[in-house]
Amino acid sequence: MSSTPPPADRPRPPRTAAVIPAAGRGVRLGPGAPKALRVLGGTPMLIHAIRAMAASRAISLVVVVAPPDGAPEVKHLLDEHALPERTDYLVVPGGETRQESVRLGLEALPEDVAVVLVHDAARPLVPVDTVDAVAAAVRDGAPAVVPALPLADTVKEVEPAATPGEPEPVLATPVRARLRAVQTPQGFDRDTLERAHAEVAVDGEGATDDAGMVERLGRPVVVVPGHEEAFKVTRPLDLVLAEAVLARRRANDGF
Ligand SMILES: Nc1ccn([C@@H]2O[C@H](COP(=O)(O)OP(=O)(O)OP(=O)(O)O)[C@@H](O)[C@H]2O)c(=O)n1
Ligand SMILES: C[C@](O)(CO)[C@H](O)COP(=O)(O)O
Repeated sequence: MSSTPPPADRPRPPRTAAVIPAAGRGVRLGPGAPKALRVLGGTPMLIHAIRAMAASRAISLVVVVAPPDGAPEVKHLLDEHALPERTDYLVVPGGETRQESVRLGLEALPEDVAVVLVHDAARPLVPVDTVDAVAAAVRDGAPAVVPALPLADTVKEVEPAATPGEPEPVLATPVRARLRAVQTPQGFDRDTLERAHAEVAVDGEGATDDAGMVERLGRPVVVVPGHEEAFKVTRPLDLVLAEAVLARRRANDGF
């Protein structure tokens, strides 16, 4: 007669982890602290991003990729702020490009992680439903999943000017209905993402997103609906919008 093994001996199901690259300087936001450490509604942007990921029941580990010389400061920041206790947190130093920072975050993952969501610290207000939808699509079998929205503007492909401000010749106008503006978290089967980072070399500033590296491997990438509030804080006006969204949420929570 077989008996159910005690909980300690039962194999644990594979985990889903979030890697949050937060090592950027935030040059486009203007002078100040590294972008992830700048404050939004009184709380560092990075803490908002961590809470957004940890709010998902799917995520049991969050790996934060700190500025290269800022890991102790970021660890301290995490200790100072209330975060869900059922989630584990790790902090590792990042690299010179986003691609390198994500790779360093992947290297810190324990063996039992099978699904990875990569989420920009610069997208602090992503709703939990978007995080859940991405994680679910990967668990349902898609090797790579990106949330995205249709574009409001028409997009032109140009010959970039050698000198900023010079007129740029237009080369083409892609059909807008086929274009999507891609957000994060981007979700991956771990093996696929690790292979992409190991095999796809992108020179210069690196790959602008992780799914693009998976595409270069020839693996399928699918899009799920993104969310307007998952926008990336890049320029000063984005901070104004982020403060307004946060104020609206807090007002709604008050009722
Ligand atoms: N070397 C880098 C560069 C970027 N990032 C992270 O990647 C995300 C998206 O990058 P972006 O919005 O471009 O941030 P910055 O690189 O900080 O912005 P900028 O290009 O204006 O300096 C951010 O959470 C950023 O912290 C990172 O972890 N390591
Ligand atoms: C990953 C990303 O957020 C998807 O839109 C984006 O490509 C990051 O670009 P950045 O220039 O590093 O902010």
